[in-house]
Amino acid sequence: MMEELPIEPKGIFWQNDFITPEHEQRLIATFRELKWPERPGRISLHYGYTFDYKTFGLDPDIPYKEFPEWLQPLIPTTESRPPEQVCLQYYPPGAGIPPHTDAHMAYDQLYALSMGAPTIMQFRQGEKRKDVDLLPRSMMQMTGDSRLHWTHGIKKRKTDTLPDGTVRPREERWSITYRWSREGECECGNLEFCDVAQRRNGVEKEKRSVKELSESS
Ligand SMILES: O=C(O)CCC(=O)C(=O)O
Ligand SMILES: [Fe+2]
Repeated sequence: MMEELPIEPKGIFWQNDFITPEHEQRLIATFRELKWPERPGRISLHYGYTFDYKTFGLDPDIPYKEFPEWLQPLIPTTESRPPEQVCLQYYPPGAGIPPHTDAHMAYDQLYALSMGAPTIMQFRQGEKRKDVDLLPRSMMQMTGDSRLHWTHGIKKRKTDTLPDGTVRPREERWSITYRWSREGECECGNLEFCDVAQRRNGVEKEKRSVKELSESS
């Protein structure tokens, strides 16, 4: 069962042991056999619709890819339909992902399953920081504040220092991120993080400057 973590940011739901260690080992063996892009750092493979790194939404030009057999039992069943977009990601030791908020315009629900080595994910808002240890086999859902009003990222570094001072080397990690398309527009209005709010604000600014121009001429 997914349970909310009692921390700030609010809205992180969590389930330990979403899969068994044996299942995890079989999956990792399967992942190693896949054909991956050949480049250093974090690499990903896409299922369902393809993530578009230009728009941060779904790529309209790439046809839908059926979920492979290994993926089917890993799809969260807590939403009313399967996700439109799934990314399998591989993080070599030390790799990270820059702090970001997943696009509000394109996506609604967001889940991530961790496999392999644990890593620290850092949530940030202004001066606030919160580290969350992404344990292997755990499923995380980001909703509310954690999804919309904080960024999350994984630092590019060779070790993580745990709250008790233990220095833990980074090892290979895999994650599966699941994204559900948003129906309707995000109404959160956060100009710092929301691409819908930014677009609307841009449109407003444009209208204003056209008006100012026409009035000043
Ligand atoms: O690897 C993860 O667990 C999360 C990655 C992430 O934040 C993303 O793909 O948007
Ligand atoms: Fe993300």
